[in-house]
Amino acid sequence: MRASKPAAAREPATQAALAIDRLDVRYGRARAVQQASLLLERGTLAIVGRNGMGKTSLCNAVTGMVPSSGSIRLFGEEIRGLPPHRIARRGVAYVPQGRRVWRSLTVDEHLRLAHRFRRGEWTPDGIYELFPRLKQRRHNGGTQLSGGEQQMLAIGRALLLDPSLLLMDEPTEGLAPIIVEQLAATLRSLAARTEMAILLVEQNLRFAVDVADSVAVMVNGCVVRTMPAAALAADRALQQQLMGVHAQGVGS
Ligand SMILES: Nc1ncnc2c1ncn2[C@@H]1O[C@H](COP(=O)(O)OP(=O)(O)OP(=O)(O)O)[C@@H](O)[C@H]1O
Repeated sequence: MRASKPAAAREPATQAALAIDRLDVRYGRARAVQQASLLLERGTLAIVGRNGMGKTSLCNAVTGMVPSSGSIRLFGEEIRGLPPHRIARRGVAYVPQGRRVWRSLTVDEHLRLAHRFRRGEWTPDGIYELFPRLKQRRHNGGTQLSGGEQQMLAIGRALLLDPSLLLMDEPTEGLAPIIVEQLAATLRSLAARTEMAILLVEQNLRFAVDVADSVAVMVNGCVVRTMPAAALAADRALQQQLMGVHAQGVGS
């Protein structure tokens, strides 16, 4: 199991893990992200917002998977415009929406394959310690896993890259409430015991405020507001106003 984070430790402590400044993402003439600015010093930042507000596009810009303009700095260094493999090498790992595990590979093969790309302090055995359920399922194929197990595998695979920044796009999508609670506890514990920063895209407000230190709200491609997670958790009216979602409100 891993005790420290070399990728983050390489950088001056004063630099924010992620600083996004006036980011634009366009698909043809449509602007999915418009002049978005965000600061993630350390810890966990959740981006919340309804469908189609530009959250995934922002993540894809950070990982280099879509072209963008503006600035994206990782521990002070500009990464916007770099190809995805170079951004990954700088310590950015991504758990995409839908998890995307391989049908033909077992759990163990997934983890050992990821471990070949970057040998850091995380090992497949460390991942099994973090997610004992995966150890029980180590010889099962990716699609024989439940949604929660697939999510654990996608997170484990990302951790094996020893990221200094972990991006997660809607990790709770399709998961049972009990699994969502377990996932929240795991992410809180990861954030507490490592220096890895986490950028979480989430429509489940309860989960977002449970896991994150601060929350950014995206509306129509813009980051309209950033606040401490506790402030959003305490303000039901604000939740309704920002999200317009009753069912996933905190405390509902
Ligand atoms: N590849 C694409 N080509 C064209 N338009 C796209 C593409 N991907 C996203 N869009 C559009 O960009 C806007 C933002 O989409 P995006 O997926 O970033 O939002 P989101 O907040 O992540 O929503 P969701 O939660 O539904 O994934 C939407 O209007 C979407 O239709």
